[in-house]
Amino acid sequence: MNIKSWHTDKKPWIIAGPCSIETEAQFDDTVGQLVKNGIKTIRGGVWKPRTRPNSFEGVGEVAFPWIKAAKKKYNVDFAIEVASAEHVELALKNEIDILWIGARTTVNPFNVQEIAEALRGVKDVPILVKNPINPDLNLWIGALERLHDVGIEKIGAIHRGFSTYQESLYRNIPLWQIPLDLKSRFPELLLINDPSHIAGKRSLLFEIAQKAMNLQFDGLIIESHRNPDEAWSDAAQQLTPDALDDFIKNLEIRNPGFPNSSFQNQLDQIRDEIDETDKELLEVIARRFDLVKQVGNYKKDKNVAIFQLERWQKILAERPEWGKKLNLSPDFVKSLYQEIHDESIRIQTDIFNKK
Ligand SMILES: C=C(O[C@@H]1C=C(C(=O)O)C=C[C@H]1O)C(=O)O
Repeated sequence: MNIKSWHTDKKPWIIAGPCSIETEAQFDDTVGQLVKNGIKTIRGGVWKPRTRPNSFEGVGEVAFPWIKAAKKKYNVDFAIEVASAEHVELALKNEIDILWIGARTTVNPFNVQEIAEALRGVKDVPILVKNPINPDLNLWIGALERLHDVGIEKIGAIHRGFSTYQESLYRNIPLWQIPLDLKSRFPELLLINDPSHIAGKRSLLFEIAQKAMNLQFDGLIIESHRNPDEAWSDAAQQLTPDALDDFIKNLEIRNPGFPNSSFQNQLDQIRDEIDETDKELLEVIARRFDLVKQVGNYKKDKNVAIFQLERWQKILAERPEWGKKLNLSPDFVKSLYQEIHDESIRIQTDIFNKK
């Protein structure tokens, strides 16, 4: 898949608007305030996929005349979520400028293919694909490919975090490595962060958005409502248009490149040192595994079990403490040794399996 960059406006691209379009007045008022603060692309939910039945599922098609009126009055682009071919047809008929596919749709290749077919031959309507709810990079790429394969050129990705059953600080855990892996596979792919759905609450929004800026995301899609506490969906995570304006003004936008050659030289020097350190690190790790092999051969001779609980518990208790004295985070040291131990078991299993 050869994805080209297409969005050339100033970064970050901010897409803001209410989670759901509720009434004509709520929508017009919210858009008016956002536009006054310089927002040029508005989002708004027409159909809302909800986890449980009997929640507010969007006003549906009655929103289109309100959107049309707001677009004309405020001269803005408008983005909505589509989840079926029928949604796409209605969106195109009603001159919606930008579409996105939600996380619950991205997981289903049948749905994505249906949406892609409905968009075949449409050249000028960008489509953004939210990550699937489960942390599966290939599923995300697959959805982008299905859209690319029908000839859509303006494609982007939205990182909205991943569902988890465990208690978490976030509504959806960010797993930043996944969007970064996507970006390394497709460097020109437009990548937008959705702090609202990762955070699930206002207090976390800023640090998530700032992190996205630190990681060179191209834009943010943020929920904003004229009166968040009264919102019919996602009340806890929306910002008023004025709060959003402050929020954006406080974001530090990072430079993608380096300011000058002396900065580059300094960085190169440190990176050379990192390269040398990594060589030493790998030599030390290889030495450890040579010792693990010796232990494996002894065990095989005497038919002793590979996994040794007591020894492993001692390592797991001691190493994070050793690390602490070197200012290493105990959690990091613990997960490092879990990886190392897995590899030790694999190496010794190989030894046992050899005839
Ligand atoms: C190397 C050994 O085998 C296994 C691997 C260990 C390790 O990598 O340190 C520790 C305990 C064992 O589960 C050993 O028994 O010492």
